[in-house]
Amino acid sequence: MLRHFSRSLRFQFLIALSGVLLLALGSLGALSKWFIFPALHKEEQGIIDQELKRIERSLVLAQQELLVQARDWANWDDTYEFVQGNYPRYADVNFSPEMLKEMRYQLIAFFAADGSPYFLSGLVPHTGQFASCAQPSGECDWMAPYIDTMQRSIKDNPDQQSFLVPGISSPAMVAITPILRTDGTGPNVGWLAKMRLMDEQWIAQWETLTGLPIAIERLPAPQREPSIRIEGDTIHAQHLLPTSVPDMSIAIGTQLNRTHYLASLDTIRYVLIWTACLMLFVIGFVLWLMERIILTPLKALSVFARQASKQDTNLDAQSLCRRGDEIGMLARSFDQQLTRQRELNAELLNLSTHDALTGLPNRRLFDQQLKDAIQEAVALSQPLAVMMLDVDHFKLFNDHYGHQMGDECLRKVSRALQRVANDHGFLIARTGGEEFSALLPGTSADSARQIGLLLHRTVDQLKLPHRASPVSAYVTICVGVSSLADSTDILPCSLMSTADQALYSAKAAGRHQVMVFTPSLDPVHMHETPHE
Ligand SMILES: Nc1nc2c(ncn2[C@@H]2O[C@H](COP(=O)(O)OP(=O)(O)OP(=O)(O)O)[C@@H](O)[C@H]2O)c(=O)[nH]1
Repeated sequence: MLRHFSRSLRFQFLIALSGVLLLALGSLGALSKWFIFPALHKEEQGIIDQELKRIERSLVLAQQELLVQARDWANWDDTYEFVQGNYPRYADVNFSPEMLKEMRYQLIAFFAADGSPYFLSGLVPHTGQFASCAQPSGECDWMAPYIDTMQRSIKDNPDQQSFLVPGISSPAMVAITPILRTDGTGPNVGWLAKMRLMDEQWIAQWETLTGLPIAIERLPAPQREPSIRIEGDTIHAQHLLPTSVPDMSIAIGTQLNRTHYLASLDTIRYVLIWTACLMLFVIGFVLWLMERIILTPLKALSVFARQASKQDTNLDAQSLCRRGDEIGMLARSFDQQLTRQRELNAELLNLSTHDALTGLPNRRLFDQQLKDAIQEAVALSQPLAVMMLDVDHFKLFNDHYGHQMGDECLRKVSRALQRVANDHGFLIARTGGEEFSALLPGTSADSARQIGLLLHRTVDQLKLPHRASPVSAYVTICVGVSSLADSTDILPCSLMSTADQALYSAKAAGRHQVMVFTPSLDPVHMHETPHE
């Protein structure tokens, strides 16, 4: 059963389509893993990278703004005069704690032409107290590291510049520019540096400007690539910026909600699952269609062929033959072949059981039916009679009229005998050259004798001329009748032998008569008066 199934078309279709399904699902999975999900991830990284660059650009703008503010002061005749000692009231007039707070300056430093500090003013970190000094000492000693950094920067690059410093309480940005006259002419008489704290207040302003959450921290690390960290629905990204201190960096970080990425991921997963379900459905549907359109009709065709090979005559091939498709064509041609085969079989059967000259059943058929009839008569305790008939002096007929006329005579006698057999429902067969046998189921010896007389008369009535016959001027027959009841046993040959004995007696008695076999009597006494 299992072996049969594994060789069936149904199984092969199932395996092939399952293979296609697995291949397609695998391709979908591979496509998602190696192309779709990485592309989504790359897109997310691109977005966070852009946002970081936006934050950096706004920081550069803030540094440029501070540089412009520094240059505004540095390119001013009052400042020019102040650093040369020609404007002593400059500091009193221009510096106040309010101005520094408002402008969010941590420190403003003036340097002489040789780079030494000239005037320093700022707000003490943590306390916010206003302090002004000529040197970074005393109440201005907190300024010392910044002043150092600024002096180094002036030395390295005497033109204007801006940079970041790690700061004390929080990181800061610095802008340094040479001091020139208001019209921009020199010579350079010193430098002006402004330092602005990037404290919480400034960061809040920065966040408002960029629309992004921003975090700043000082890290003892060299500059490196942006780092990205994912925590649940949030992605954290950080970019390190160099400061004036070589082993210190300022990390600018922001975070993004991953809702867009996760929603895209969900959508793609949803699409993939539905695509897989759809493929599953399509393949199931294709299998169902194959089952319905191809396999079921094929199975019906194979059942049809199997039954046909068993000669089943109750075949209903109509529904198959009515189909307009290839299976219908196949069924129709098969049906035609089957019909032709049946006709040939019937023809063969007829040829093998009937006599070619007269069309009467032959000895083979007679013997078969005799055997069955005896069995049935014995089983049902019913009478059964047989007859043997012979054309009288047929050799003389042939000799006189020729063989062809003899054939014609046999045909006419046969037709007459068959008519009587049809009317009385018994079998008449040609069992020899001019010899016939009759099988009469359910017929007693007496009834059989009556039928024998009828046959006898029927041949007489044909009035077929037989000039050579010493019995009559016409063709006549002899009939020997026997019944199962009078037979020595129930063997067919025994029964036919008794009929043959009766026929022999009829011939011996002068032919042209009917003789019934009687066991107790001598063949001579079986004589029946001939009928003219
Ligand atoms: N024309 C023709 N003759 C046949 C056919 N079959 C047998 N015969 C002839 O029938 C004749 C039978 O001859 P016999 O057996 O001597 O019998 P009979 O001449 O009829 O003599 P009785 O039966 O004793 O009356 C033979 O001459 C056969 O050749 C046939 O099919 N056609």
